[in-house]
Amino acid sequence: MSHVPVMINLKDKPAIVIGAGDVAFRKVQWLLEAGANVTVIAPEGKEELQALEDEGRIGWKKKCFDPDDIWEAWMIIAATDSAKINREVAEAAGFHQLVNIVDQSDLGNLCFPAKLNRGRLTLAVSTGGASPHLAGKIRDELAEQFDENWEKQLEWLYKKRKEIKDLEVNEEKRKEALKHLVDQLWDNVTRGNPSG
Ligand SMILES: C[C@@]1(CC(=O)O)c2cc3[nH]c(cc4nc(cc5[nH]c(cc(n2)[C@H]1CCC(=O)O)[C@@](C)(CC(=O)O)[C@@H]5CCC(=O)O)C(CC(=O)O)=C4CCC(=O)O)c(CCC(=O)O)c3CC(=O)O
Ligand SMILES: NC(=O)C1=CN([C@@H]2O[C@H](COP(=O)(O)OP(=O)(O)OC[C@H]3O[C@@H](n4cnc5c(N)ncnc54)[C@H](O)[C@@H]3O)[C@@H](O)[C@H]2O)C=CC1
Repeated sequence: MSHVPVMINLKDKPAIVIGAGDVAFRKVQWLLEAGANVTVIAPEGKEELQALEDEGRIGWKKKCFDPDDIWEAWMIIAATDSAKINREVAEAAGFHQLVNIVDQSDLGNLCFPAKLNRGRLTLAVSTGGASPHLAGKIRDELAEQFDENWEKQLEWLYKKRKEIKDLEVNEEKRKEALKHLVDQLWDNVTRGNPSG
């Protein structure tokens, strides 16, 4: 059985991370990039997380996990170094909450891929738990093929596609124009000739 890959909009949504070590910090960065409202629960942890709290970018409850900590969360990430505590987080979560357990992913319903952002383009690679390190390697390989230039290309495509969608032409013509647009972008990119 495989997972469903989706893009989740977390803007202003409460996300709770239990643990404040390296793994928690990496996940907090993802959540902040997504505009989530992040709270960390851990008695102690990384200086980088302390800096984020000092800047008012995250909340941090300096305490051990308690099931009452997560009732309001949209997304929960259990990232402590204790398999027992991480399991307790999974058990305390409601069936309607999104839960990632960093050391026992089967206990949760969410799994993070290795990702690459080029503006509107997101590439995400998952190996289904086989090897996160391999997922990162494949992502790095893709990063060479899909270089920084793609951000500009995607902006160009986004604008052009909008223009075409607003044109008053028949459906066939519109489809053809949209397809032509992508062919044009592909040509530009493979010839290293940026548009826009
Ligand atoms: C199941 C999953 C759950 C989840 O966290 O969502 C999970 C689980 C575990 N990871 C472990 C170890 C490591 N994870 C990383 C790094 C990443 N891990 C990520 C995702 C996932 N990790 C999900 C599956 C993704 C998939 O299936 O492909 C990435 C992609 C995304 C992110 O977390 O940001 C990020 C890529 C970094 C990048 O962007 O390059 C490194 C560092 C490295 O590889 O350099 C190591 C050490 C090396 C190694 O072990 O490979 C361990 C063993 C822990 C132990 O032994 O104590 C477990 C537990 C287990 O084995 O199940
Ligand atoms: N999914 C992934 O990407 C990866 C997962 N892992 C797993 O992640 C776990 C965490 O790794 P690190 O961040 O390196 O650990 P770490 O040791 O740096 O941090 C652990 C954190 O958990 C906190 N903690 C401990 N007990 C707690 C409790 N009862 N309540 C709240 N917080 C508590 C500690 O205060 C600390 O902040 C590892 O045990 C490992 O199994 C490791 C590498 C990658």
